[in-house]
Amino acid sequence: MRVVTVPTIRLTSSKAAGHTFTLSQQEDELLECYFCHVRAEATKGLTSGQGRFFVDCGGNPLTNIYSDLQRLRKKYLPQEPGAAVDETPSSESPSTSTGPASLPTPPVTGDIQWDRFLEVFPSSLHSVAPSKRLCVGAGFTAYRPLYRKWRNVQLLERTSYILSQAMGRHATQPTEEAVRRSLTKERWVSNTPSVQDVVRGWVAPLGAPTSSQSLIRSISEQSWRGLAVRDFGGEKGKGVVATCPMDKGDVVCDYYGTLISFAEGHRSADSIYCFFFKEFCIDASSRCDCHPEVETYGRFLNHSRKRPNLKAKRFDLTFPGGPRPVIVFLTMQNIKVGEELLWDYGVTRTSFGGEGKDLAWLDM
Ligand SMILES: C[S@@+](CC[C@H](N)C(=O)[O-])C[C@H]1O[C@@H](n2cnc3c(N)ncnc32)[C@H](O)[C@@H]1O
Repeated sequence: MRVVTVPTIRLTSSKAAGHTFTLSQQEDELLECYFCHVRAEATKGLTSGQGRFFVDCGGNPLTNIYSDLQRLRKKYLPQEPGAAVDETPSSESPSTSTGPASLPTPPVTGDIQWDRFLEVFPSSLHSVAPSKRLCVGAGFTAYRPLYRKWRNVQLLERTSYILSQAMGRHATQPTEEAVRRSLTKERWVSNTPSVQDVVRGWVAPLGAPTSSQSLIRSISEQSWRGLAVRDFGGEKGKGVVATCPMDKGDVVCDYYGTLISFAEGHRSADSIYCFFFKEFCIDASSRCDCHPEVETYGRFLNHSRKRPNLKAKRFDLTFPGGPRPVIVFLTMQNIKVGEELLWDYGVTRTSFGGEGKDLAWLDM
């Protein structure tokens, strides 16, 4: 990318379409280096200009330019000591600065903020939660939700770790005594899971480790097969049907979405796509950033109390980004091609609340 003479970039695709910004010489050189060396293979056949801005290792344009720009900047540009991270979303107007930090401050979405927070305060088994002073000092003025999420992530990691230490042979449920012993060894002074939470967090293992790996891959890539979304019309709307025969016990798909706390889920305006379980909720209200072009199936599965053919099961899996619980749908019987896949939402007229009282389909 040669932008030395007119070092201005206007984004024409992606979420940031319409934004323009000016590059300093240093940034220009950085991008030149990125395309000629870091992504040299992927950009070989491309012409300069449109389509050459941030591509993945396969040469495909990335959709979250701001987030990648941030990462690239952080990785390769020297940081000014003590420079605070600006949390203010940028406006539509072009940046006119040509100084060493002239790349625009991106519109900071929750995910980007969270990524940044984790970069500054990595969460691990033994790391100590950042103090208010450290959070604010690093530029996270609205640090509370990030801090809470950080603690939740660590708590999950600690819970999984203690489970792995305390589980019986053949991955059987650990006793309270075994959990207590494992917890005592760690000497964590805060954000420690309770003995009961660890015991309750145990879930039956999903076969051999290779099947856990393939499950993680299918979830990450959303590469479920044998499913199609069908519009049934009327009140029911869309649903999912099988496009190949399935055997009892097969894994169908997961309930893909954003993992949020139970309380956050209840505050969500569009909660028909929220899956609540214990202290968590998976929010599938909108298409996710990581698979914007994919219709994820879990959110379209309809309810049946009388003839469900799927059951939802929780698994705790360790993804490359860390451990997290997932909800996976398994078949309860053999399924024929064209059959609608249904699970029992587990709600009643009274528990569904309000309008739920008049919903005939809840009893079907
Ligand atoms: C998770 S969504 C399922 C997908 C939804 N049908 C759609 O088109 O987006 C849950 C909503 O689907 C509808 N629904 C689910 N099961 C149903 C059923 N058996 N009969 C009628 N409507 C149903 C209800 O409106 C419910 O709030």
